[in-house]
Formats: sequence, C-alpha cells, structure tokens
Amino acid sequence: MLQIDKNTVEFLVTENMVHEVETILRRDFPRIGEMAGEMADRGVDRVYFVACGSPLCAAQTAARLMERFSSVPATAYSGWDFCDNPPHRLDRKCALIAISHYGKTEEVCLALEKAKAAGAYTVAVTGREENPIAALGDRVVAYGAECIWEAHLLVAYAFVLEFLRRVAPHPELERIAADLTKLPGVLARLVAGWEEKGRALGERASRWPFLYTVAAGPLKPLAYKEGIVTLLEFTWTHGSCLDAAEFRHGPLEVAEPGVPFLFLLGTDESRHTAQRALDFVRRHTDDVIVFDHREIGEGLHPWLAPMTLFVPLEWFCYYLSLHKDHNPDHRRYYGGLAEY
Ligand SMILES: O=P(O)(O)OC[C@H]1O[C@](O)(CO)[C@@H](O)[C@@H]1O
Repeated sequence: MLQIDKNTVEFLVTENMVHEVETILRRDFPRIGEMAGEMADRGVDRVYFVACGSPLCAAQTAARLMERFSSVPATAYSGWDFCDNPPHRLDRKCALIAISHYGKTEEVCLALEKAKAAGAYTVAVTGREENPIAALGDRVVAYGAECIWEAHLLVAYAFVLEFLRRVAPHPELERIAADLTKLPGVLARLVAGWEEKGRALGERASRWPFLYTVAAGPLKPLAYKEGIVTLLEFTWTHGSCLDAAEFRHGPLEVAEPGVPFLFLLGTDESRHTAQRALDFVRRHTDDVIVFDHREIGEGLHPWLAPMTLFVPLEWFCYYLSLHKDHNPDHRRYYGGLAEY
C-alpha cells in the first residue's frame, strides 16, 4: 500500500467536511433564499443547471428532486451539451445555475454567458468569489469549501427548496429541509466511524480488475460520480455505472464469479429496484460491496442519502487508490497535462 500523509491529499475531503457543511447551511441558505425570492418575483418557471463531472452529478440529483416534488421543469446539462444543443426555451423566465468549483471550466462559463445573453436569471456557484465564473452571472454563491460533493449538493438543494417554498410548497420538501439540520452530526459520525471499514473494503476491491457501480432513483447521479468520475479519474480503476432500473435489460447477463459490483442502496421508493438487482447479483458472485443509507443514515430523509453515502465511499475510494499504489491526486492527462 502507498504510504502518504493523508493530510496532504487534496482528494480526501473528510477533515473539514462537517464544518464546511455547517457553514453552508448557516451562511448560504439565507442568501440563496433571497435569490430564490428574486426568481419567484420575476416569474421563473423553469430551472436549468449546468456543470461538468462531480458538480454535474450533484446538479442532476437536485434537478430530479425538483421534478419529483413539483411541476416546475428542471434539467441538468453537461456544459458542452448545453452549449451545443441549448434548450429551445431560454428566456427571462428561466433560471440557469452554473456550478464550477474552480470557476474555469470553459463550457460551463460559456453556457452561463449564453443564458445571460438570452435574458435568463443566472447564478454562478463556485468555490471562491475571485474565480473567473463569478463575474459572468447575475448572482454568485461562493461557498468557500473543499468538500465539493456536499457543497454542490447543498447549494443546489437550497435553490430547489427555497424556490419551491415560494412558488409550489410541498410538505416532503419541508421534511428534507428539517432533516438537513441533522446532517452535520450524522456526517461527523460517519467520518469518524468509517475510515477503517473503508480501508478494508478498499483493500478488497484493489484486487479486482474493474468495478460496476449500481444504483437507482436519487442515488443514480452519485453512482455515476463514484463509478465513473472518482474511480476512473482519481483511482485509475476501470469500471462503469449501471442503472438498477435497467439492470434486467443487458447487465444481468455478465453477472458471474469474478465480476465485481458496488451497490448503493437508498431508502426512497426505488429501493426495491436496486435490491432486486442486488439479490440477483448475489446469487451469481460473492464479489459485491454494498453501501446502504438504511444502515448508515440514522433515519435521515431518503433524499439525503446522496450526502450520507458519500462519506463511506470517500474512505473506500481513498484506500482503494492507496492499495493500488496510486496517489489519488496524481494525473497523467487532465488539467492541461496532455492535449485534449
Ligand atoms: O468544478 P469544476 O472546477 O468545473 O471542475 C470540474 C471537474 O471536477 C471533476 O468533477 C473532479 O475533478 C472533474 O471530473 C471535472 O472535470
């Protein structure tokens, strides 16, 4: 196993996570509430999110939340997807929320500029006020955190919860908002309690040549983030992300000994869909790891599972990478190291 000082690894965001989450809940939710008020006042009736990689997955989760509990259309686009084929409807009654941690991702900046030029209400969500994207939108949320998954999810959820509270209230959304106050405590216990389990599971998975990540419903974007963005970019582990709802339509045929799977289980209505795929897989291979919000989420609302499950996954991926003798901060190509 690679020996490195975990305090020097940027990939690992567990140390300040709880404090960062508390700060976003306390400081940014009221500010986002004001922006949501502006959106409501101008009659916004459609929301677009634009981002790439991990922030896109957070945005997809929030867009799904909005569509689940309201009739306000919400779509999350990857940057070039939005720029190349923008939605037909893009006007002053649309809001576009662009998320980019460093605020330099070309296609996210371009999408924001296009939306602003078309008259939409635009918001840049970024790590720091001085990042380039901050100057491009009507409003900025500079969350000042390194734990981007939790930060992006919280900020995107805040837009959904605060906007819908004003234009289309729903009791389930108030339950989610109430449970968000309990999130820091749950995250603190997961950060403290999961390092050793994550290490053991990471060691086990480091012996596998690849990994299929499977989830359903609100956990699908997290499964993509972990199964594609994190496993490929940070741990250099081959793999793919599979939709449990589609598992019967192709993926089930490859289940056999030696084919490893990682399952994310939620407590929302889609649990039975993921459970069914898991039950099938377990009949054909022992190489299965399961992360379950029912076991770790201390009863938090099912739509907070993407936030709780991230912590065991973070420890798991960190130790998977170390057990493969790979520093998760190390890149070969990304970030200008190779022409792309
Ligand atoms: O949030 P930013 O700064 O736009 O960066 C997005 C990048 O972050 C990642 O999600 C993680 O490095 C990449 O996959 C993606 O290219």
